[in-house]
Amino acid sequence: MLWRPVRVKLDKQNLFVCLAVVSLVVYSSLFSKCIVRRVHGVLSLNETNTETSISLRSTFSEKPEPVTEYESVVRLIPLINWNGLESQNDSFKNESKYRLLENQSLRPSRRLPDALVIGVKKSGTRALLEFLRLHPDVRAAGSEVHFFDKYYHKGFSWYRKKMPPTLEGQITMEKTPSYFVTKEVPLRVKQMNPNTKLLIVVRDPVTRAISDYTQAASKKKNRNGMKSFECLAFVKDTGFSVVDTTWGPVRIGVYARHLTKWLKYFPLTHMLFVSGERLIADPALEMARVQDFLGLKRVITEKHFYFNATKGFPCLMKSEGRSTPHCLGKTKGRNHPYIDAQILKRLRDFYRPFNYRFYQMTGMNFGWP
Ligand SMILES: Nc1ncnc2c1ncn2[C@@H]1O[C@H](COP(=O)(O)OS(=O)(=O)O)[C@@H](OP(=O)(O)O)[C@H]1O
Repeated sequence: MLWRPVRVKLDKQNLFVCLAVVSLVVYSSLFSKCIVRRVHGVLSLNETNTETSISLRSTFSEKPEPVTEYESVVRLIPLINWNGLESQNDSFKNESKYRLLENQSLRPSRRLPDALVIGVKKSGTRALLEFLRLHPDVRAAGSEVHFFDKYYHKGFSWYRKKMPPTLEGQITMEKTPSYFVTKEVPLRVKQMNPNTKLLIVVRDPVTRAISDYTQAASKKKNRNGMKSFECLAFVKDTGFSVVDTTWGPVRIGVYARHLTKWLKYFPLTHMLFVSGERLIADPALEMARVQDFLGLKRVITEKHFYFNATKGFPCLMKSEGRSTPHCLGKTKGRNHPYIDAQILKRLRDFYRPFNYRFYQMTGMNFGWP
């Protein structure tokens, strides 16, 4: 096929079309150049900031124009700087601090106890707990919880709610003296935590029995209707010779028997036996032993106690709840009824072998008469 020259007739109409096409080509070339320069200018403002600018820039080989020559129509938003945002936004800052504390367990929470004062009733358990509360690393439930003997059916979440809020590192405690003599309790405590530390305050079982009786009598509306201590402590019609071991105040004092049940579930190393007599005669010394056993710094010292001659007991200079000197309540340190010396002797004879057995088991001689 041969190419033949095309003759175009250059009339008026064709000339007009030609001029229009030429002007259109020139105009569009100028316009696109301007667009390229604008975009290039904007991107070169941020060329060090974004990867996008670098990659786009590489597609434009033209020399960058001075920054001032073009007014940017595109606003670049900086990448979010978390530190910067924190310093501008207080609520965010507080929230993040809160989360930090929470993560570090610095928020108090209720936990199951690490240590229990399990007994023995009327031996000085309240004094021990109140003295322990002087320590900043100890938090204890105020009243007796009776979880393991009375309210076990309520479950551990109920028990946990009864505990005071504690910080990580603080010891959570409670005291319920009846735990020591309730046969189901040792296994239940072990099931909660086999490493639970057990504190047992013991006192001469004869004085303890009289104290127990005194408390029961104080609760009776009609005290005259209450039998005497002697009548209750001995089997009827035996001439005060056979001790009634079924009577609670006597039975509780056979410490060796109760301890045998605990030793089936806990080793002696998990137990500390506190002398009720020494807790009165030298509270600071006894509290040093207690703090050592719990792995606490010895914070509770002589400075915390003074002897109140009227009360006849050591009292506290200040405590968790009170900043002035005070003693334990009226229900602690009651006057005991007079008991005939022969009765006391008979009871002491009864307890002696059990006491010796208890000394052997614990490795401590409490020196009871
Ligand atoms: N500092 C101090 N102040 C007052 N009382 C003291 C103190 N230290 C030990 N005790 C003796 O604690 C005995 C009461 O023991 P408990 O607290 O274990 O009793 S209870 O089981 O909680 O009811 C209580 O017994 P009673 O004297 O028979 O009332 C006290 O002898």
